[in-house]
Amino acid sequence: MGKTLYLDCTNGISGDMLVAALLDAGANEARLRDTLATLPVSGFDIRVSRVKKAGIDCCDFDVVLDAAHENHDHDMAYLHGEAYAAHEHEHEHEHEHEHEHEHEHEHEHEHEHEHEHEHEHGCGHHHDHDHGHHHDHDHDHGHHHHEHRGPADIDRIIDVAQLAPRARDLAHRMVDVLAHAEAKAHAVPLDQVHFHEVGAVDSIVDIVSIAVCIDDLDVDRVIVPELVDGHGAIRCQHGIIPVPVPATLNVVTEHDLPLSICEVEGELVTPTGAAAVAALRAERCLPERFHVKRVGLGAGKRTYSRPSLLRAMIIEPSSDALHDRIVKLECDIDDSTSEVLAYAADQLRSAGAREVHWIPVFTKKGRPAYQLQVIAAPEDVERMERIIFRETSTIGVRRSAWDRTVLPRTLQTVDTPWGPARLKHVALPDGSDRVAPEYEDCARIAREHDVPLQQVMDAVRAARPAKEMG
Ligand SMILES: O=C([S-])c1cc(C(=O)S)c[n+]([C@@H]2O[C@H](COP(=O)(O)O)[C@@H](O)[C@H]2O)c1
Ligand code: NI
Repeated sequence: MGKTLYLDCTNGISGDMLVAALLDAGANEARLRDTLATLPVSGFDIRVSRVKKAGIDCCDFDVVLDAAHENHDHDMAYLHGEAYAAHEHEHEHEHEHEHEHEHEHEHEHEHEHEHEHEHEHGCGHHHDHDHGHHHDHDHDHGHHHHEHRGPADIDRIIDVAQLAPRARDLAHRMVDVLAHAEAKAHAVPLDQVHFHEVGAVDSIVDIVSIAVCIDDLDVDRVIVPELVDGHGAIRCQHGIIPVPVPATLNVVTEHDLPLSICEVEGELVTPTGAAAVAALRAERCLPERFHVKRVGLGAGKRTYSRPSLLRAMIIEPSSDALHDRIVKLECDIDDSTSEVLAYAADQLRSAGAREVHWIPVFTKKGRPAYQLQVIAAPEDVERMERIIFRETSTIGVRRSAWDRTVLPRTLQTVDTPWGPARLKHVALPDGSDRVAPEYEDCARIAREHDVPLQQVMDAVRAARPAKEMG
């Protein structure tokens, strides 16, 4: 059985932070290096080392680029302006970069930029852009060479690399999530998306490394209760953009990821970090009690007031009675037809509602009406509400969260005269267990063999091995 990964993104998440945290949680570095060696991309090496973040020992994953591929992703003076960096890092090393950034872009392709020309930012960063015209993919930032790949280019790179099928799938999913987010941010069709930083070598290496490490750790379930981003603005190749940056915001919107904003002025959640969470199809709710089997700490490169570190935990939910949360959605409807009500219930059930009830009620105006009650997992609530608003005439939905105790259950397959069927075992708090034939299996057998349902259920119960009977 695969592992459950809990990502604590209280201090943000980026591609390199996630790779570092996964390596620290036990992903095999040698295997990662072997796979990266098959990427049809040049000009990079990786460095895995230990660093301290707020005095805490973390793993650092660094994609070391040659001079031609270097970018500014981790450069605080570039991201926030020299004044900011000088203020924040008086204790740190001298910055080697002069940050004149005469971005003399030799652009030819059609790409709309909204950069001010020759502007001096509040962050003290002189930025001499020459935009507003068509430019090509070869941005010449003085000594830097910026490749602007599209999603199809990155997909081709992923296809050439020697990846396990599960890793390849995940890498493609991340690119697809990012491509949709970029397409929306810049209002261009998917096949015309030009990634900037996200298309650069280090981001591709991050994406592939995340996929390889997830596969290596055999993670099949991911839990991310929330993404915490900062606020304000940062610089990227698009110019000065607000935080959460547009691509990140589009990922969390499209994939319904829970976001909160903290006091930090800066970007804690990058588009690649958010895309990984979306592509991993992370759930939101942690089991109330779990055992932590491994912890990995991944360092970020940027220096903010919150230490830039991501915690990855391999967890196992406790096997005794589980307490979790469930949400009840409720509304009264007095002006819809029975056809509409039945259709809404069908839609809610197919979308994963645990229960859907229509209860006859008398409303305050004395009208006979129906109360809709939907029981749903917390992560499904927004989806359920959208269906209720779309398919019924209600203009409001009440919501309450309930604590719930769930008894542990297991399924056992037993043989019957008509073939195998499952028997559900439920463990009671006093240590005894209770069994129940799985309805769906029994109903299928009853239909296929034209026998009474109750006869099939009796046979499934009787098929329980004698040594298990109390
Ligand atoms: O590369 C592109 S197109 C890009 C788009 C956006 C938008 O929000 S639109 C933002 N950024 C910034 O680049 C760096 C690197 O991102 P990674 O996800 O590769 O770490 C980051 O600061 C983004 O906000 C790039
Ligand atoms: Ni963009």
